[in-house]
Amino acid sequence: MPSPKCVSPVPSPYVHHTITLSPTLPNTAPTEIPALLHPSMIPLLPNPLPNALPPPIDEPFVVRKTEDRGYAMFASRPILPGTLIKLEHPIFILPALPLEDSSSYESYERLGQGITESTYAEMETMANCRSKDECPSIVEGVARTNALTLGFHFPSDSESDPHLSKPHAKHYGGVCPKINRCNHACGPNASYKWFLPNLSARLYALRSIAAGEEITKNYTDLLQPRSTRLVKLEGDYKFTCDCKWCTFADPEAQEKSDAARAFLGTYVNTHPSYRKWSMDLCLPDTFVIESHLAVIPLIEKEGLDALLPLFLEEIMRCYAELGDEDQFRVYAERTRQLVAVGDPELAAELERYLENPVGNFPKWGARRKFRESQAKQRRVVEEEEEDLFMDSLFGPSD
Ligand SMILES: C[S@@+](CC[C@H](N)C(=O)[O-])C[C@H]1O[C@@H](n2cnc3c(N)ncnc32)[C@H](O)[C@@H]1O
Repeated sequence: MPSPKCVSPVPSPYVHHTITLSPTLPNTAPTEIPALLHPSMIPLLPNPLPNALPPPIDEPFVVRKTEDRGYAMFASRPILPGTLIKLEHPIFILPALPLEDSSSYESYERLGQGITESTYAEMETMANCRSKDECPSIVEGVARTNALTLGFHFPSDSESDPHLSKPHAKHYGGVCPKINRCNHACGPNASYKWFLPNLSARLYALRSIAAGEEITKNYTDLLQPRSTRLVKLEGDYKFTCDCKWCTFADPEAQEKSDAARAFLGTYVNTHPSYRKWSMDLCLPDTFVIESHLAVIPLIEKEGLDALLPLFLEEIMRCYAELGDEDQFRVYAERTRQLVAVGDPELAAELERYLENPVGNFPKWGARRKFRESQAKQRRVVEEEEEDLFMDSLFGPSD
């Protein structure tokens, strides 16, 4: 969570607040998360929040020091696409906007004082790419290098608040000592999602990850060309990305990768959609399916697997309307697996469809039925035309 550069610092309306999560196991202490929040948020947070997380067991990763990129997260066994890798509460939460007042150093430090000694010691080992001049407090430096952006929902009347109407004022960051060990790659194999009801971040696999492989996530807009990505990563995180999508030996290969990403950026916004196809019976039956199937290899080549569920889901819905149960099951199952952690509501919907596609998918086979009735009508018209023609040759039959 780099500090937003387009916004000048604002007077700080923030207050310290401890978010308490009730324990799931008996006789254990509640989890306390120190936070710096806008006062209007506090009444919106249930306190204590339910469901602190159970202690982690048998996690599929290890964190270890590397030679050239600090600590990193590695798979300790093969990880399947869509699998949950780590579920974690933030150790503290702070606003994306920098604090302006003269006591900002103390405000950040106070967040550090609200965590346990062992958590503080772990936090001190996390990357801090900010100089003392930029961020005099280690808490702020670690947060600006690591925090995962968190968007809270504010009440609609918050728009009239002069602070909350500023850009980025509704954004916060949460520091997660394990998930934050993921280094960046321009074709990452993992992603994360906040789950606000119990204030946890979930890291999950975007594709298969082999045992020993580094687990990476994305720190910047991956649809931008390499040169833009490098400048942004250097500016915000002070490193030069040397992932395979930034270090092609052949300049032509680099150009192709940049062009592929630009194309995918346009495709995401302008692709032929299932919704339009579903309502436009003049479009060929395989219009969306063929278009998406042509793009998927490019997505995979660029390592942009986070885009896959969008297109796999649309292909699945097309096959459902075409009444092709075998193909429907292939794409529904693949999508369900990929979104299990990132979009559990969609995963549950797909599970219901998979239990009984014909009964549970609302427009099951609709396009196929329409095509069949079209063909039947065409046959009737052809038969009538044939009869008229025969009548014209031999006179009407009785
Ligand atoms: C969120 S932290 C990642 C974990 C960090 N390596 C650590 O030791 O805690 C971000 C910092 O990790 C390093 N980093 C992340 N991705 C990198 C990469 N692809 N190459 C080199 N350094 C990287 C940079 O120093 C960056 O500021």
